[in-house]
Amino acid sequence: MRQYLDLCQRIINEGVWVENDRTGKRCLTVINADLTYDVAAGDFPLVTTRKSFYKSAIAEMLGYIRGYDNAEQFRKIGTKTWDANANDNAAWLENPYRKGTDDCGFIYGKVGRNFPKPDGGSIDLLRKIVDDLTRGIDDRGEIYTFYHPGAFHMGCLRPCMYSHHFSLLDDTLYLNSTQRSCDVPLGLTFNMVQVYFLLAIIAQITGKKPGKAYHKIVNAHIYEDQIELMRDVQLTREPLPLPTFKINPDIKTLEDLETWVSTDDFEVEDYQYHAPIQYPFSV
Ligand SMILES: Nc1nc(=O)c2c([nH]1)NC[C@@H]1CN(c3ccc(C(=O)N[C@@H](CCC(=O)O)C(=O)O)cc3)CN21
Ligand SMILES: O=c1ccn([C@H]2C[C@H](O)[C@@H](COP(=O)(O)O)O2)c(=O)[nH]1
Repeated sequence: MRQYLDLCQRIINEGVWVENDRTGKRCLTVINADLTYDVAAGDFPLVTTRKSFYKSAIAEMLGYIRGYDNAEQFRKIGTKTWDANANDNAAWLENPYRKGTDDCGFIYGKVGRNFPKPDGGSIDLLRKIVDDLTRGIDDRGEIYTFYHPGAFHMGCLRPCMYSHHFSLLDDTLYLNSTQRSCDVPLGLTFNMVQVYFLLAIIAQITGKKPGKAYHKIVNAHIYEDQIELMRDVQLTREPLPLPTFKINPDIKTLEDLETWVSTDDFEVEDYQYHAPIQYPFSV
């Protein structure tokens, strides 16, 4: 929690104003932040200085694991986070690849689970990683990536947290996640939970012990219409003790995650938080 607040304060103190054409808003921006989550110790990185809707974050990641490409699929498992990008983004609405209401196109897990091969066909990157790790194999390239520049024109948004690289040391699993662009007040509160969750759940289904997750952020920003709430409200609050995160032990395989698992299989206990803050969202 401290590392999150330190990053917010650093943006307020040292950030540089950058124009953003896509949203038409300016962002106070810093380059590079490295966050670490000790999953072995159970340090669940949930924001306490405002209420976090963490179930949405977990639903989003579950959707990326399942290869979803439609906002309705995301809504059905508990998150509305893709509604605006699928249906309110002018450039995407005019895009000939858009298949109708709620379509997000070729994004995130849809890419990662069907990564096109230049010589034809596609690779299911996650299946390969889970199979390798289960057998104790780390080929130094266990990378679940959503980044395919040749397909950006076929989706509503380029992936922000675009790469998850797993590593094994003996029986301990590590994760390095990389994010190119980060909406610190809104997106990051979800992304921190997602990185922790991804390491914890992949460790569980591959029979490994979770170690640490390292989260690299390149462009970390606060939109101009979020600054006041961050500086004058959220950053004046004292962080509260962290909650604990529990995963249903019956989740044992990738197929479980693809079929019956829901956000009810994940519980946060003893979550203490300050009052909600509604930050403006930029499409
Ligand atoms: N500008 C922007 N920021 C983002 O963080 C973001 C995007 N766009 N586009 C793609 C996804 C969608 N994400 C989102 C979208 C909405 C919320 C949001 O409104 N969160 C509120 C309420 C969440 C709820 O009620 O479920 C929050 O207070 O956290 C968060 C992340 C993260 N990503
Ligand atoms: O998981 C996510 C997804 C998106 N974001 C934020 C980061 C940016 O503010 C926008 C994406 O805009 P680009 O112009 O494509 O960079 O969404 C996030 O923080 N986390």
